[in-house]
Order: sequence, then structure tokens, then C-alpha cells
Amino acid sequence: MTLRVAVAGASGYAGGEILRLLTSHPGVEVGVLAAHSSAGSTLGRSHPQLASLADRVLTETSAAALGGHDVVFLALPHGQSAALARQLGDDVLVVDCGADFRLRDPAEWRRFYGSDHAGTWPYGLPELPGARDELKGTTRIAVPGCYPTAVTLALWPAHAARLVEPEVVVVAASGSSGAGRAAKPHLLGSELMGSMSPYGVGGGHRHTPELTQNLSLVAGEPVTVSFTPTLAPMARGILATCSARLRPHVAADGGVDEVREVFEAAYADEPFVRLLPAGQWPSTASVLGSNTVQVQVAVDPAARRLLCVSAIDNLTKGTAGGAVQSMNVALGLPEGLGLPMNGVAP
Ligand SMILES: NC(=O)C1=CN([C@@H]2O[C@H](COP(=O)(O)OP(=O)(O)OC[C@H]3O[C@@H](n4cnc5c(N)ncnc54)[C@H](OP(=O)(O)O)[C@@H]3O)[C@@H](O)[C@H]2O)C=CC1
Ligand SMILES: CC(=O)N[C@@H](CCC(=O)OP(=O)(O)O)C(=O)O
Repeated sequence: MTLRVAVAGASGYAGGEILRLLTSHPGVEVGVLAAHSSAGSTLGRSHPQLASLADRVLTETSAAALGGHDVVFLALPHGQSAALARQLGDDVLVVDCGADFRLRDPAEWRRFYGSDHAGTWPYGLPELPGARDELKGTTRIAVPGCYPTAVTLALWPAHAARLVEPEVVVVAASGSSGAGRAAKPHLLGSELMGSMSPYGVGGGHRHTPELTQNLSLVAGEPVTVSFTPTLAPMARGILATCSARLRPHVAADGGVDEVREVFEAAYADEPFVRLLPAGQWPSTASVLGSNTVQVQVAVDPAARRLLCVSAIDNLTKGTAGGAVQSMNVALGLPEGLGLPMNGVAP
């Protein structure tokens, strides 16, 4: 059976990446492509790289236009998904790339997003313990934020195995496409090139509650996360450097063997997570365009800290790839359909 799939937000970065992946998915036919200010123009105007769909005309976003499909991807600004999703029947699989349905705690939603909480949907990170069971058969999926994907996959096995204390420090660098394609002064080439700068410092970034939610659920106890995102002068990619203090029972010298065993077991059967050989470190360049997450771990014996580093392409595994992977799980399809494991370096 061929699935008819619609994409809202098709003119944006996430929408474009979803379409790139869907065009090589054997079980999918691309249906309506919806947008907002670009409605009426061709997809090729927004995404000249999508040659096979370049002549398709973008329609105005509405439930009526998106209805009649088997799957609808929403790649819209935060807060735009809930009203639209409510008008789409329960027989349609809705995959939301925005934040609207990621958080479980309404108070945390209000604190970081400043509006009423729309609800909570199954979380589209299949590698998390229990996630595939929750995704299988669902008709609603909340795709994680790009930083939470990178950080959660770098750290959860250590928390699940209680190797580390529940206080984490994360510094993560992102390419500018993470901010979407709408013009913003800090994303001007002249501001961005040749410079790196932090933002959302001091617990203010809206991905902080998503990170604490993910890690606390796996750890079975509250985990605090001190998260500092930084903007890097590149278009795509996230490099997350995460650290936490080792629990007293973990030997600091030689402890890396114990840690590696935990991560090897956690990721042995995960097609899209690659624990690198000892001594090799993740890099954004080597995951570009792929759905692969690179992970590496190390123990700092003097500081008694575990270091976990991960790299993803924010638009692939960090958004569109995670969305397509979760769609495959929900529909009982082979999980890797339409998803490249290999990147495009150099
Ligand atoms: N970029 C990334 O790395 C990631 C993005 N996401 C999420 O994906 C979603 C889309 O992000 P991204 O693609 O980067 O953003 P972009 O700004 O690149 O694209 C936004 C899209 O939404 C459309 N749009 C804007 N306003 C409305 C509206 N009122 N009604 C209907 N459509 C509208 C735009 O249409 P038009 O251009 O025609 O106005 C465009 O297609 C966001 O929720 C984001 O959080 C998630 C993870 C990572
Ligand atoms: C560089 C940059 O600006 N990144 C975005 C995160 C993008 C993302 O994945 O998150 P959402 O899906 O939650 O929008 C930010 O810091 O807000």
C-alpha cells in the first residue's frame, strides 16, 4: 500500500528536509504541500535542491487542504500545530515537528512558551527505552527538539545504568538552520561568520525542560540540566558535549571500560546510533545529511566526571529524519525506510 503524505510548512527548512527524505521512501506518495507566505509559488522557489518536486505548487495551510491523506507532517512555528491537529481526524497520522506536544508538565510549558499547554503526544525518539511501544499504532507523534535529540542520545544510557549523579552540564553548538529560515539579525552572515556565541544562558532555553523530562524519566529520579546552547558558523549540525559526576561506585581510572559496556549494550541494535571506536570523536561534518547519531564517551579521572559527546544533523536526525523514523515505527514499516545512514562529507 502506498501512503499519501501531506507536508505543512513545506517551504521551511524542516519541511524541505522531510520532503528530501520522503522522495526516497518507497512506501510514500507526496500529496499536498502547504505553506503560508509562499502559498501560490512553486516548491522549487523555496527549495531548488528538491528537483523532483520543483514544479509542485504550494497551497495555503488549512485542515481542508491537509485532509484526505494517510500522514500529515506539521513543520510550523511553535503554537501553530494544535488548532490544525484538532481538525484532522484520528484516522490520520499527524507528526508534529514543533514543540507543542512534547512536554508533559503544563506549568513548564507555560513557563518556557508563555501560552496554554495543548497536550502531550507520544515522543518521537524511538531509541529511548519504551518509546517504540508507545509509538507503535499511534496517530499522533511529537518530534523532539534538535538539541534534546542530540543530548538525550548522548546521555540516557549513563542515567539508566546509574553511572552518574543526576546533575548534568551540557554545552552544545548548533548550525544556524536550527533557527529556521525567517530572517533574524543575529543570523546575518556578517554576524555569524567567523564567530561563536552562546544564547539562552542560565537555564533560559526552552529545550531545558525537555531535556530534564527525558533524562528524569530514564533515570527514575529528577535530573537537573545546566544547558548552554551556542550558535556556530555553519548551516547544519549539532555537537553536544555533556558531562556529569560519576557515582562513587564507578572506578574513575579504568572506569571508561564499564561506561563503554553500558553504551555498547544500549546501542547494539540501534541502526542510527553509532558509538565510535575508542579515540575517535564525533563531528558534525561526518553526519551531514544522514540520520546517524555519532556518540563517544570518556572518563576524566581527575574531575571524576563522565564526558559524553554526540553529533547529529539538526535537520535530519534532529527533525525530519526523526519524524520519518517515528512514522515508520508508528505504521509498522521497516524503521529505516527513506533514511540515509551515510552522510555527504566532505
Ligand atoms: N530547523 C530545525 O533544525 C528544527 C526545526 N524544528 C521545528 O520545525 C518547525 C519548523 O521549523 P523550520 O522549518 O526551521 O522553520 P522555517 O521558518 O524554516 O519554516 C516555517 C514554515 O512554516 C510556515 N508558516 C509560518 N507561519 C505559518 C502560519 N501562520 N501558518 C501556516 N504555516 C506557517 C512557513 O511558510 P512560509 O515560508 O510560506 O511563510 C514555513 O513553511 C518548528 O516548529 C521548529 O521548531 C524542529 C527541530 C529542528
Ligand atoms: C540555532 C537555533 O536557534 N536553534 C533553535 C532550536 C531548533 C530546534 O530544534 O528546536 P525546536 O524544534 O524546538 O524549534 C533554538 O535554539 O531555538
